[in-house]
Amino acid sequence: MGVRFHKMHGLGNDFVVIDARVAPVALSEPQVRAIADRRTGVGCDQLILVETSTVADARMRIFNADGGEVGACGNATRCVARLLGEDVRIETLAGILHGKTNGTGATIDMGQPRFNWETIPLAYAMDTRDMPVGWEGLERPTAANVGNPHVIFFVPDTYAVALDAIGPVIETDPLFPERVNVNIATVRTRNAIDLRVWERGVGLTQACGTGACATAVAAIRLGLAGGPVTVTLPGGDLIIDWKPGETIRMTGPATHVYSGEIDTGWLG
Ligand SMILES: N[C@@H](CCC[C@H](N)C(=O)O)C(=O)O
Repeated sequence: MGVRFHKMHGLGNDFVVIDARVAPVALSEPQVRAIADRRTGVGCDQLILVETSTVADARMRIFNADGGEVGACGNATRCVARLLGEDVRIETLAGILHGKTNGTGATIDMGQPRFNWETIPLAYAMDTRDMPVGWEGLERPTAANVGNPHVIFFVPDTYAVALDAIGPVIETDPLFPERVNVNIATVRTRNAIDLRVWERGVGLTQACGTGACATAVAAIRLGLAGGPVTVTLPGGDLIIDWKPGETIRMTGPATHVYSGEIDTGWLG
């Protein structure tokens, strides 16, 4: 008997989803890393455990490819909503999220963004609208927490930034005690943003749902955009709708690729 899983993705941000509602599954950090390994495992950006919940239809736990458990994953929440049904409530470390599926994807209410420096969190007090910090030409970012921490740089051309080099430096800077997801964004019009993301615990990904949410709300907060905003990532488009004081609504695809079984002998 192996551990049954679903390989899913949202715009190329890919997941191993394990439904542990009937038979509980406990995985150590090294086991998550082994499953996420793209050469010797199944391969994924995040491993998702779906468990029973006493307060929602199911509980979703999110593990980055480095094995660390985190609070939110927008793309995976759409995938889990598609697995669970048409109208679902999903418990996460960041709260209960409400999802509604459509033909090929889902709309998720991602809750309210937080902007106080303590809630990002940052190591010390500063204005999170216009942060007086910089790294090698990337300066004065803005920050938001949408269930997980994000720093956002608005630049003239996202594709001109060497994000693979600067991403890990910013992710692990002591300014971010819980590390951070790094977003490099270009506002094309008030309703269209190009975005690339260096994800905490993973690296460059094809798409990041919470990165799209954090970037769109940051742009709206700064007066650079107005909702709904189409956020174009390397893997495709997400629609983010938000008004100050309200919750964030994220709409996009969720794809089931195949189901399989992990050999428990291999897992150890
Ligand atoms: N890919 C996700 C975000 C996953 C978690 C993130 N890397 C973190 O460490 O907070 C998304 O679609 O939101």
